[in-house]
Formats: sequence, structure tokens, C-alpha cells
Amino acid sequence: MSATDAVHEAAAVLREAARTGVPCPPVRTLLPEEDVAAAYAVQRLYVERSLAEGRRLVGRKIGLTSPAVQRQLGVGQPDFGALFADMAVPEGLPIAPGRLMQPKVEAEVALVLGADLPHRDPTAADLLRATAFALPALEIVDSRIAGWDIGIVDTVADNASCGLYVLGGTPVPLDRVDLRDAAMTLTKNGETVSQGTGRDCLGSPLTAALWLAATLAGLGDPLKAGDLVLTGALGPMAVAAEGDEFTARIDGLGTVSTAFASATTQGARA
Ligand SMILES: C=C/C=C(\O)C(=O)O
Repeated sequence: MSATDAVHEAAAVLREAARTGVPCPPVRTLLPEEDVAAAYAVQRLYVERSLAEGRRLVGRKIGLTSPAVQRQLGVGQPDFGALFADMAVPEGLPIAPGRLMQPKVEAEVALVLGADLPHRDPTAADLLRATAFALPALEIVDSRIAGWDIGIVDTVADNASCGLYVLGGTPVPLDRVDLRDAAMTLTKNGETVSQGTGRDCLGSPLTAALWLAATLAGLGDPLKAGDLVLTGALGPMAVAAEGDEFTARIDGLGTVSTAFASATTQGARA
């Protein structure tokens, strides 16, 4: 198979898994070993197809920023994926049963940009100037690959294992919060399941965002005003099941919550 055919084949396998709700085998067996560029080519096909279908790209997520998550997944480098508007779950609306295949929940800092970040060598000053506000966020990661048996190539090809996300409702300007020292606690059904601080996200959520800004500018697709950036987990991921309720508290940013509906739950669902 040619390299191009392999990229298309991996994209088709992941698409079928998403369509049927049946996780697929790792796609790293289809792509050249450890070829992260080929994996991003698979991700690009997903993004292009999504845009052609009318989905609205609203920003990017950064993944694999925390040592705890890197250990959980056995992957030692950050990556990024695309965020679409239809992946946002409003706070207060439960997540419908069956919407995701193998969900896990992470607590992170979200940044919303008020200006473009076009440079390949952005500085902290550029980022601080460009960020309109921060929010607490939950990312619900989900792997299209059976049993989360992923390496870097699998997760990059699979849109950085992104599923859904929930944003807190109170924007905080960056001059009001120290993101590096901010402590995070994530509870599941009232029990603490994950803890960390901003330092656990590549040293600081701002450092993670600078990595993303530089990487995307280098690829000719820079971050723009209005973009949402999920900067990466501050602590380990927690497995989610129907009926579970999660709340994250991040110092200086407040709380954000979500719930997974059970099949018997009535009412509106995301
Ligand atoms: C597999 C996904 C990992 C992340 O989203 C993260 O570490 O933030």
C-alpha cells in the first residue's frame, strides 16, 4: 500500500468506528512506524471531511501534557486535535447514553483568544495579550480504538482522542489568576478521582498554549481570534460510565460540572 493509501485507509477505519460506535483495532499497524506526520495527515482528512459536512471548527485541544496522563497511556509527547462546535456540551445538560464509546474525563484550563497568534515564535507576552479570558473545562476524551490500546500515532490520527468538552460559565481574565500554581481537584460522584496543578500541564497551561501556537503557526494554520484552546489535563483521566457526575474545581477559575445520563434518565440531553 502507498503512504497516501495508508493514510486514507486509517481515516476510513476510524470513520467507520465513529459511525458504528464499534471501536476499531489500532491504526498504527496501517501507518509507517511512529510516523506522527502521517498520523496528522489522517487527522487532517477527518477535519476536512467535517468542515465539508458543515461542522464549525472552534479551536484546538492539546493532549498528553501531564506526566500522569502520559504514564496512563504510555505516550511521552504532547499532541493536538480539532474542536468543533457540536462537541460542546452545555453545563447542566447530561450527556446522552451511547454518545461516546469509552469515555474518560479530564479537568483542564480553557483559553479563549481575543486576537490572532500568527508567529512561529510566540512569546508569553504575545499569548497574554491575545487571550481574552480563561475558563475551567472538562474534556471528555474518547478513543475510537478498542481498549484505549493507543500509541502516539493512534491518538493523533484519532483527533487526539477528543470526544466532547464542557466549559464553565464565568470567564476570568488572566490578570486575576495564577494558572501555573492553580490547584485542580476532580470529583466523580463526590469522590476525588484526579488532582494536579497548572505546573503539571507542560510546566504551565500557558506554556502548553505557546507550544500549540508555535506548532500551528509552523504548519501554516495559526490560532486566530475567537479560538478556544483546551490546554491539556492537569491530572490523570478518570473513567466515566452512565450515571456518573463529575465536578472540577480549579483555583482562581471556579468549578465546572457534567453528568452522564443513564438509559432511564428523562429530560433534555446533549
Ligand atoms: C488522550 C488524550 C489526552 C488528553 O486530552 C490530555 O492529556 O489532555
